[in-house]
Amino acid sequence: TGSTRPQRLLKAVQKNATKGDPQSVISTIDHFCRRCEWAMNVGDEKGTILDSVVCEVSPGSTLELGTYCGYSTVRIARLLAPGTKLITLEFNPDFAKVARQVIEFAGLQEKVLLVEGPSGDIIPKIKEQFGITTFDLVFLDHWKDRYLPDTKLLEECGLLRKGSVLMADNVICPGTPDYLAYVRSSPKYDSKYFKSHLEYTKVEDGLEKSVYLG
Ligand SMILES: O=C(NC/C=C/[C@H]1O[C@@H](n2ccc(=O)cc2)[C@H](O)[C@@H]1O)c1cc([N+](=O)[O-])cc(O)c1O
Ligand SMILES: [Mg+2]
Repeated sequence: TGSTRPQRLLKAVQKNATKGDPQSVISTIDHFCRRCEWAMNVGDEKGTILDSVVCEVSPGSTLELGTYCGYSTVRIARLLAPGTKLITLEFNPDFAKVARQVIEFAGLQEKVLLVEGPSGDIIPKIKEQFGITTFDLVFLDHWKDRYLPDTKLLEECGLLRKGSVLMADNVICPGTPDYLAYVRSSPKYDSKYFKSHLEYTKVEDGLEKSVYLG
């Protein structure tokens, strides 16, 4: 049987990127997605916005919902201070298998904990299983109908603190209307839209940055 797109993306990284060099992994994936096969990575344009927020927050603890091939995992982890951790949740074992190899190729495996399974099941166990009190930064990029329920779950599980930052991908395309309405209307959040484009296209999309006010 043939290969999958994530497997072809991984091959491109192994062939063209430099081991231990996160920037070369990022550039290789962006080139592959522009020139060979589009893939649903946050991409270089929205990625630059994400980078600036990661640097601003300088998080001690980060949660990513939706690893896919590990592109944004590498983008975020390369900016994390020594001794800080990124927990990333992936549902699909085939994607997780590729992501682990991409993350390792970038040399970032020490900073990243990839947990396989559905976010709704894992989030309630995070405190006890991984010794996390609260997350300073959450990047939402998984199934768009899970953004809102998982945000409410993070609140209920006490995993957010005053000042925790949520960064949500795809709030315009494919769109997360219920999530957007919630963070923009709830007194518990201070929300701001960063206009951009859907990865590797001219279609409008953007990131929503929402600060939890407690
Ligand atoms: O659909 C999109 N993303 C869904 C991502 C889902 C990822 O999250 C994982 N997950 C992890 C944990 C879970 O609990 C559930 C899923 C899934 O196994 C998958 O790896 C999308 C689509 C477009 N697009 O242009 O169509 C553009 C984008 O940037 C997108 O992010
Ligand atoms: Mg996305």
